[in-house]
Amino acid sequence: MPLFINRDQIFAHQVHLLEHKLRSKEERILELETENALLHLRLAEKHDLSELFAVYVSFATELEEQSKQLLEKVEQANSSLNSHSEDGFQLQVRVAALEHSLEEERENCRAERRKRKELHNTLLRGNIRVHCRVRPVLPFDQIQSSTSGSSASSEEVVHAVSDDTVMVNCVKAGMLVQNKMFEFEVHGPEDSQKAVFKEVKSLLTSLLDYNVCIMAYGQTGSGKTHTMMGSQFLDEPSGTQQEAQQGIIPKAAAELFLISEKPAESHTVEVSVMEVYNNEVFDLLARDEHSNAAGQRRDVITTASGASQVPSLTYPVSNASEVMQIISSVLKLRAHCPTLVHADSSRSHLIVTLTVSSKSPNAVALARRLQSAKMDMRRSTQKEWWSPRCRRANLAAHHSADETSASPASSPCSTPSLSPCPSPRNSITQTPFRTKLQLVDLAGSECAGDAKLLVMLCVSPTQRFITESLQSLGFGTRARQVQKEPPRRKNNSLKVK
Ligand SMILES: Nc1ncnc2c1ncn2[C@@H]1O[C@H](COP(=O)(O)OP(=O)(O)OP(=O)(O)O)[C@@H](O)[C@H]1O
Repeated sequence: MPLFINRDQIFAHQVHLLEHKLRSKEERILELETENALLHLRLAEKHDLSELFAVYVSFATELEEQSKQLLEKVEQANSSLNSHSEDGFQLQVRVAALEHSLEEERENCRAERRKRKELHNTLLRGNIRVHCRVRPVLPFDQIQSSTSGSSASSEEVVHAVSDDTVMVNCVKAGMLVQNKMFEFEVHGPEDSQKAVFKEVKSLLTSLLDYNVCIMAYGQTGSGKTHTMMGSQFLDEPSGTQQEAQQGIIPKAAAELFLISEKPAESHTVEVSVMEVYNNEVFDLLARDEHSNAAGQRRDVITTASGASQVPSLTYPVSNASEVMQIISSVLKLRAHCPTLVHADSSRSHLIVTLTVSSKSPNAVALARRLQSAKMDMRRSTQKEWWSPRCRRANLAAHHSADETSASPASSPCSTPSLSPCPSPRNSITQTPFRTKLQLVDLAGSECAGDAKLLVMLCVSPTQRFITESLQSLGFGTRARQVQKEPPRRKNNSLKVK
């Protein structure tokens, strides 16, 4: 392109020169005319008109010749200028074609990425999917960095470079920047709640066949509550929230009632809300003797099959807004305490479980659970819990069919783990789990075996939290490598008693 402009300029310059020459010739003509007039005078003096005429004619011929030549040159310059414009037009057409094919390549690339993602989710990995959400730099990041006195700490170092790669700029004093790359399904700072849920939604279609667990993991202030509940949820006493603000739990609840067609006729849905605080489990739906909501401590019990369960209270619900009203009514019971990072930090792990039970007349006592957990990195000390727990949960999955078939077919409490008062008919051994409690004992079979698990890593983007962010990303990388047994569908036809 720059070459084209130069050539244009050259031709314009040539035209300018030729015009200049033309002007000088015109001046010359004027001079000659003056001279001619003088000659006329002389001729008049000498009476030699014929000689004067001959000179005049020769000058005129010469001038005519020169003018012709000049005109030819101007025409040549004009035509070459036009041919250049045609070249420019051709170039523009080529550029447009190249841009078009580039866009096509981009689209191909996006399609390949989508295929790669699907392959990752279905073939290459176990049934643990790991997503990572990098939150935007927020005003409180600036305030914190000004109080900590370091100008670098609010610098953005965690970047969502594509929809499957997170890059962390690791800078050590006096050393070159080292970029660390992590591969997950990535949601960047600009991604809306809707966009995040769109990627999670596909998991929920499995809900009627498998247990599904969605777990947010990250340090304080990294956006777990924002992602799971939505930021304005706690400010809304009725549990109502603008759709655009809703996090995964309200959206998943709505989706659940959509996918389980006519749920009131074919299924019952129950909700339970628990928190794990200081290694103890509290049932947030429990009520005191005056029927006031009061979180009650519950024991983790171990079934004969080795699964850990908590007999928490459940409430039947018939639509998503009921679910959210129940959750919002008990959230104020949660332990809250400001941290250096986050003024309204919830100090516990929160577990919301939706249990879908079949009411089929064929006595298929099918119960499926959608469990959503919010898990703080600092308070989940047993980081490598995946491997041993997965083995144990697989065992539990083998036995879960027996447990389910032992329950009454139409009972919504067909999963003993969630019934308020475990029935003596079921096979739970009432052994309180006395050893140090980990969140995974609660999540138990919901997280492993035949369950589908999605871990949503929540990451702060700034330099100040780079250590915690790297720890979370490392945790996600390990989780992603866990190979569990492929999910097995329940064989419903075998369970009639
Ligand atoms: N993706 C996001 N977009 C906009 N704001 C966000 C995002 N993620 C988090 N925030 C905001 O950052 C603040 C902290 O987020 P949040 O409460 O979700 O953190 P948390 O991980 O749940 O913290 P804690 O574990 O201490 O409770 C909130 O004010 C929230 O609104």
